[in-house]
Amino acid sequence: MHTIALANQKGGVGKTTTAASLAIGLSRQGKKVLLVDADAQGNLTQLLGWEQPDELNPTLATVMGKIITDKPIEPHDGILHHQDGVDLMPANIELSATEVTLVNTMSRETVLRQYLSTVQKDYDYAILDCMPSLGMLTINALTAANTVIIPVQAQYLPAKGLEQLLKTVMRVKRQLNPGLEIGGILMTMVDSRTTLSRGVIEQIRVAYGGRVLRSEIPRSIRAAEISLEHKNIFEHDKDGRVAGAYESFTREVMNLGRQRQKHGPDLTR
Ligand SMILES: Nc1ncnc2c1ncn2[C@@H]1O[C@H](COP(=O)(O)OP(=O)(O)OP(=O)(O)O)[C@@H](O)[C@H]1O
Ligand SMILES: [Mg+2]
Repeated sequence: MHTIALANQKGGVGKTTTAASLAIGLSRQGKKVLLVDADAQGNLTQLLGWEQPDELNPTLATVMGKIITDKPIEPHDGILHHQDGVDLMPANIELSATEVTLVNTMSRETVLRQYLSTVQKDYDYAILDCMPSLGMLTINALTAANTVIIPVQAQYLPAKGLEQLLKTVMRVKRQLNPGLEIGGILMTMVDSRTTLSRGVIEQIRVAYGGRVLRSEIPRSIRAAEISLEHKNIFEHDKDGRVAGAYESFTREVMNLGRQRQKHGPDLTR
């Protein structure tokens, strides 16, 4: 199983939209995909149509809680099946309590990794949608991941935030997860008509060169609508620019996976 975390502590950069679209994109290529909502806001869970997750349905907080307290988890406990062919481990506000509990937990950085090891034989990919912070849950996601992809909004220069995130990624790689690789920076909400957008992309390409992915996600109301209307971008924007961009991004991600299998994790990056 190739585990990919979408992380950026800056809010509203397109992490959740990208997580859902990548997962559906991979599923359309015949891959088995588990989406993990690792954000107590539960935006990914809502985007996929579970506005009010059934209170009795276990969530990520439930299964992480069981691992923390050394209780057994049933295989597939809480996993929801979505009509677009992806599976989802949902989240709700309870996950913020889990984050607090983690601080005093033994092996606190590896709880999510332990959870994913119980389902890894059933999936080709796990896609982790991180919250906008560099707290314990994001550290858990980075510790569980093989690859981190960093969505960056093309309207703002991320300046210090991106440096801080890259430092955290390298620290996790050194101390907890040597196999972690930076899959790349994904430019989102690109408005190619504005010089602002192009300027930001150019500066990021100068600063981070080969780390910036070739695919760029255009800014479009179509993308914004999928979270409100629980739509799948490939159907909502059929033959459109956003669907095309997410399709090309999906292919780029599958190539990252192939390189990983061929050469093993690149420990120098
Ligand atoms: N390509 C796009 N064009 C226009 N709007 C977009 C695009 N991608 C996402 N959006 C919208 O921007 C907002 C933020 O996107 P999203 O929720 O995916 O970001 P996020 O990084 O997950 O946010 P948070 O940090 O709060 O978790 C949402 O309202 C979403 O619908
Ligand atoms: Mg989000």
